[in-house]
Amino acid sequence: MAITIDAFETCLVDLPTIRPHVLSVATMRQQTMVLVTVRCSDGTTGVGEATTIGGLSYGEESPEGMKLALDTYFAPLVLGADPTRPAELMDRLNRAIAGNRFSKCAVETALLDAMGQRVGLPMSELLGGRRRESLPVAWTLASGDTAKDIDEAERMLAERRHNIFKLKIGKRSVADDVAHVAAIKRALGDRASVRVDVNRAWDEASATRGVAMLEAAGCDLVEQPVDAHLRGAMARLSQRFTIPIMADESLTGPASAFDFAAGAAADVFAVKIAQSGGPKAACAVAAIAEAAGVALYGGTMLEGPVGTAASAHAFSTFAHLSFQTELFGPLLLTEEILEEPLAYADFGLKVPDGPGLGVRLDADKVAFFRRDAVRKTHYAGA
Ligand SMILES: O=C(O)C[C@H]1C=CC(=O)O1
Ligand SMILES: [Mn+2]
Repeated sequence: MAITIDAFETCLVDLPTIRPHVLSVATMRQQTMVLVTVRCSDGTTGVGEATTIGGLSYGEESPEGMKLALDTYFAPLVLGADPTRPAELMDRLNRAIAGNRFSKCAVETALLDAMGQRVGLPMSELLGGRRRESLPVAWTLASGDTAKDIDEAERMLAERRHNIFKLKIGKRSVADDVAHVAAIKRALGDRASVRVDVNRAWDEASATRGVAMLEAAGCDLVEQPVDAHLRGAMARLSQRFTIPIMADESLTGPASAFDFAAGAAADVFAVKIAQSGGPKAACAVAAIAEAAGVALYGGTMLEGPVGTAASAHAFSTFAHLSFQTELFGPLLLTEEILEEPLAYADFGLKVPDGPGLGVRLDADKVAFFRRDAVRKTHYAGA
């Protein structure tokens, strides 16, 4: 008998962050995940996650907008469809719905999760096969305070959790930002890689000055120094400096990756499954980078554990991952919503090896933390 998708469910889950996370575009005190569940007539279930940063301050989709789009426009196309043909269903969604890459990512993740359960294989195997079991994971120092950031980095090094640190800059003057980076690099020395993410805050002139100063301070990588569409400026900075320039917000899927690769507009691509439009499109972005000799970095939209697991499966298939990953999203949250947490150890994240995503949501936790929950008491555990 034909298998069909019988239920398509979405919910918003709000979880506090362990400390304010200060970016040039927003200060996050909580993260909102959009969780998507597909239930199939053969008893398989898949989950996916659509997550952005700081409401509408980072991407064009907000959590509330994604839920509305998923419930109103995606659900009718997904319900009753054949879940054994995820690519065909994604084609149909792409024809009927423009944009909405983050929501499409959640749906594709859920379909691949269900498919993995059905055939008994991890998602990485459905994407061509993993090349590594563990991924090195950077941590973002973004408390907004230099001394606190150094303390946090020292703790991470002592716990062997992270030895790669990304600093969020772009909010203060170029000189103040570089002084902050230089102080952290001086404190950590060769024990850690120190990188920055400007989140598009600089114009080209500031970037030319800032990148030169960062290079002198011992910084290893500069992420998205200028606005996303400034391909020419990104190309000039990449050519001018030895320190690698990484594109993040500029990459919105394979077409932009091709454009940036053809224009030699970045030394490194930060690949994100949400920005790309799904795990498969993220693998296509990686393939374009590999063909063009562009280095790779596994990025995050600060997803919770579902999006992080999906990203880990995709990144585990990349031939090269020279600048490692930043799949630390779940560690920024105060609450665990999986039955079994993702495994972080020895500066890395273990790629889950169960079928599909290889993770299971804790239904009680999700029921408690979903935005539309009726809360009578604090969660006290099972
Ligand atoms: O890279 C970004 O722009 C977004 C995100 C990733 C890590 C982090 O702290 O923020
Ligand atoms: Mn970034």
